[in-house]
Amino acid sequence: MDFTLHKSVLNKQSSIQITGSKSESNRLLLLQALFPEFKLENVSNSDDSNLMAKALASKEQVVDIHHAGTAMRFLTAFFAVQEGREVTLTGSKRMKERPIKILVEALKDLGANITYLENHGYPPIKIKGKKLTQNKVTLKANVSSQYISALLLIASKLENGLELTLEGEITSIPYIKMTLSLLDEIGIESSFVNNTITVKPNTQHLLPKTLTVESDWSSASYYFSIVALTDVGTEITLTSYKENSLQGDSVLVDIYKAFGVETTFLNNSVVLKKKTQNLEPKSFNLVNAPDIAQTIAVTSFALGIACDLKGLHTLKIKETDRLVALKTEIEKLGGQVEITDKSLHLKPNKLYSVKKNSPVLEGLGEPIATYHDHRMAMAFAPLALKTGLVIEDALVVSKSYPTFWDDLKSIGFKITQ
Ligand SMILES: O=C(O)C1=C[C@@H](OP(=O)(O)O)[C@@H](O)[C@H](O)C1
Ligand SMILES: C=C(OP(=O)(O)O)C(=O)O
Repeated sequence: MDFTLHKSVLNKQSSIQITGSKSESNRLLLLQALFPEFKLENVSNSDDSNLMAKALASKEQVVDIHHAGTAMRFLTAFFAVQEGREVTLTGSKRMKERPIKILVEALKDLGANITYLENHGYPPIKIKGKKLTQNKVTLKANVSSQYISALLLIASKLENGLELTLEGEITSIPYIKMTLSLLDEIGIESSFVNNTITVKPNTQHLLPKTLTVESDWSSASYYFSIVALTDVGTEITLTSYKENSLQGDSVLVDIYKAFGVETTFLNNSVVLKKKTQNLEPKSFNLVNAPDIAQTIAVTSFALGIACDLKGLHTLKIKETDRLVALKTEIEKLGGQVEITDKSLHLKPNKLYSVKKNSPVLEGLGEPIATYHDHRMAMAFAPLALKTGLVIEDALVVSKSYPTFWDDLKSIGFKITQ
């Protein structure tokens, strides 16, 4: 379903409760399946986390994980250690194009029984769960950190724990550290020194505990963008957040300072306030926070400023090729974008300052395609503060943030179907 976003004016002050982090939830749901003594609060209501919970509880022979990449990778490791269980793990058309070989090979090195059912190196896969006998493995760390987190999540269940040696430049490191911190919170010991991660085997009963998931920082990014596009003085409060987050995307606080957005932590909330108008060109390396690349590119485009983004090599294998998708959709609106396999350069534009000759400001323009990618829909939405636009297949946001459109309406966005 396509949504029309009419040119909107944001309320001067508003507040929003954002659902739990999808990344933290998916890890904790898996850990809870391995160690049922834990209770969880503020679990993400995203499609991906719902699919994860359903898959973990499923007794079926075929588990379909749709578009949920993290769930696909984590469940591959989970089912590999479910002794006596046989499962086919499959997903959407796009999931069958998202590589999983590095993880599958590492699990096989540890003793797992996994076979590819269609294309070598890609889902769907058949997993015959068994006891893994080895405890040392080396894997490439520059393609996706999800492979590493998947192994770490099951590591304490292996007889002798796990020693992982990471080869090459390590990508998305905060997600690996998040996994280790959550293991630590439930009482599983680990260390991460240079390129070696060690996880101790779990030998005793863990203490029962309630773990509260922090709200999702990637979802918060769209509000940073919205505040950056408003007049000085506008304020949005988001809950529930903490200053020492496990989520790497909390780097938004520093990044959006450069766009004139000030963030204040207050009890369990963050208050975002537009302080100054900063129209200097921007440059960021997002190797540690790939999921906010689309948000930042669109903020810069809407402000008409140049932006250089580096460290984007993982974007090509996400829900869609996000580099190509960003270029195509920004250029549809009249912007100019250059991309390589790991970077994006947005040229400054005058679309939003010079009204005449602006294809965007004269009407709704061509619809923005979303390519089954929730972050395409959400990243382009803040543009409605500058111009009307149509977003195709807008319900795609439910992959990570099902109430996104209702929340935007509550802060002043005018949206019709
Ligand atoms: O472990 C996780 O929860 C995630 C890791 C990142 O993936 P990569 O390591 O593939 O960049 C990120 O993009 C994804 O949305 C969530
Ligand atoms: C890349 C993402 O998710 P996944 O890899 O889990 O599909 C995302 O949410 O931006």
